[in-house]
Amino acid sequence: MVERHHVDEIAQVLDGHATGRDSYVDASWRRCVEIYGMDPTRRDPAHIVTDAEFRTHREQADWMIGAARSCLQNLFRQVAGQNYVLLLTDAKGVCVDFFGDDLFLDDLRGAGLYLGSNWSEDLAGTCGVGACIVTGEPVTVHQDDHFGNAHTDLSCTSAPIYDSLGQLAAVLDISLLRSPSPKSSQNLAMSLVMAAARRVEMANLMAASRGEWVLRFSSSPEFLDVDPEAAVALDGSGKVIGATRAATRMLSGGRNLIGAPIDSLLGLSVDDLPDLMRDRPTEERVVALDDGGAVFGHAIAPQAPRRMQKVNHALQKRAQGWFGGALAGSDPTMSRVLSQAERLASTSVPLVICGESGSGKTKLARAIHMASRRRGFAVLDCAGAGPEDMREALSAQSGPTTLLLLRIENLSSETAQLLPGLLDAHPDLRPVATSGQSLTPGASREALPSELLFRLSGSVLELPPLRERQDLGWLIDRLLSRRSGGEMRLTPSARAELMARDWPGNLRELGNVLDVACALAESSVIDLPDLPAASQARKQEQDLEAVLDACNWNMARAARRLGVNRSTVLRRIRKERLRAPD
Ligand SMILES: Nc1ncnc2c1ncn2[C@@H]1O[C@H](COP(=O)(O)OP(=O)(O)OP(=O)(O)O)[C@@H](O)[C@H]1O
Repeated sequence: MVERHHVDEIAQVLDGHATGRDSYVDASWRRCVEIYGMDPTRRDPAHIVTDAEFRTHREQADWMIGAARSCLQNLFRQVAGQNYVLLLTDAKGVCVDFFGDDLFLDDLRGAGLYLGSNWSEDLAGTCGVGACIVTGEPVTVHQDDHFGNAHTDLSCTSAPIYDSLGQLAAVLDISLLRSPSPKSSQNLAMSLVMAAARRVEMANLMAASRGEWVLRFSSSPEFLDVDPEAAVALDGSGKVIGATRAATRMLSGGRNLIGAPIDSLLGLSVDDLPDLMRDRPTEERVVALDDGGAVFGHAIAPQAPRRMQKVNHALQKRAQGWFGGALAGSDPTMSRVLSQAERLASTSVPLVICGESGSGKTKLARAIHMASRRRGFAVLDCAGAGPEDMREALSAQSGPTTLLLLRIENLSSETAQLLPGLLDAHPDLRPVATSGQSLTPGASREALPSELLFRLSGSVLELPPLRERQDLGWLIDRLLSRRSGGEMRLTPSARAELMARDWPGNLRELGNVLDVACALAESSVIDLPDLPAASQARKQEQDLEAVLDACNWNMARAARRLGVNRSTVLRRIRKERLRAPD
């Protein structure tokens, strides 16, 4: 009886009569007859893909299954005991993940509510998943909304899940084998499935955009940080490179947002993003929409290093403690050097730390001393240290002591000759020397007596220059936070500018630039005009004589201006054979 009535109703729709069904149901019925050539009186069994096909579908949807799983588990917990079953299908309609009550597994399998069933409309007729794929919208296909007679007991509510580029990626479906008669009984199921789809899209966007700015939105300040409604990912220039479906609706009425500059969509530019970060009260983070409305915004800064490379996590883990967390982010060369330093720290092996000026040699030497647990610490700047200074410095020490020799290439030949003998006479001293010259075999360097070199270089640690490090972003954040106690932050353009510079003066130059920027910035946000020009710093370094003249040949002042230390200035004066005017 019901079947006859169902077939008659479909015939009425085909004749163009309104039957009171939702328009997407009418449209789907028409497609079933006119395009797929289906017969509503047939009770076709569920369409199950072969094992091999299922494996392929599952492999391709692997990332989506991972992203959706915890959300599906939560949703299933919410509807537990109400006989709902949850299906995640791929964009072709094949069920690749499933949550249902074990008690009804046989019934669910029989009805096609199980892994591997294909719910595309051209095979299964009008159904939740199929109609959702065709319309791209959430739908409820309730009981005899279904086209085929085999499915008219089911109630299926489905919501689409889009990837961050706006392509349909999956469908989340919540179904009942048997349900109360009114379709409105599924309104709550519809809210739940739409909220879950939104959260899965959000999780996907966040996972895919760790290295980018993400701007999240909520219409209520209370939920902004905990359960935002929509999000976009932005590149450094402020162009949208990813968006959730809700963001597409909110910002452009559903038109694809990819490639659109954020200032064409909202009353803000990319440089305003730091103002929307979490440490500002939520109520103050208001973003004006194009239509005159407003929402609350939460900006999340990029988290990944600028160039992705496989990092040896075992090495990184070993270089924690005194070394890892304070000295480097994710840079493979630094991880290797710090791991060696950590293992050598507690030994008595004499060390030489090489690297360009300002690359952090002294800082590393101090970390090695701290980790060595030696009590005494003596520092000697080799530039200008005569034999007497050396003798005095060494004999003033007692007990296990680290002797930090800064810039051994600056030792006078007289002192260099004397040093091996002095060290032999003080076996408690562990020399740790820094050098601006590479000691790797074949590297050109100014002559140091080979006896001294053997005596000092039990092991050589080579620090990479800043321009070769992959943790520049981490260093910028660390140095800035140390200078401002976490108060100051950079606009994306200022950050991009710093990331693009060469840093001939290495960490010291970076530190100086941030000092200037902090001083010049008028608020807690550092923008492009607050940064000293890069070319100026480089030119100054090249034009040593001009800087010395400008500083009245005051070495300390010239060193500060050039972003190097005093001994580097002295060495370059010698090398370039410069002389102060009489
Ligand atoms: N990991 C780090 N985090 C923060 N600041 C750092 C770090 N490494 C080095 N610095 C800072 O960078 C500056 C230069 O470092 P350091 O003096 O260790 O360099 P250097 O290689 O010994 O220089 P030079 O050869 O010119 O003597 C210092 O102000 C130091 O505090």
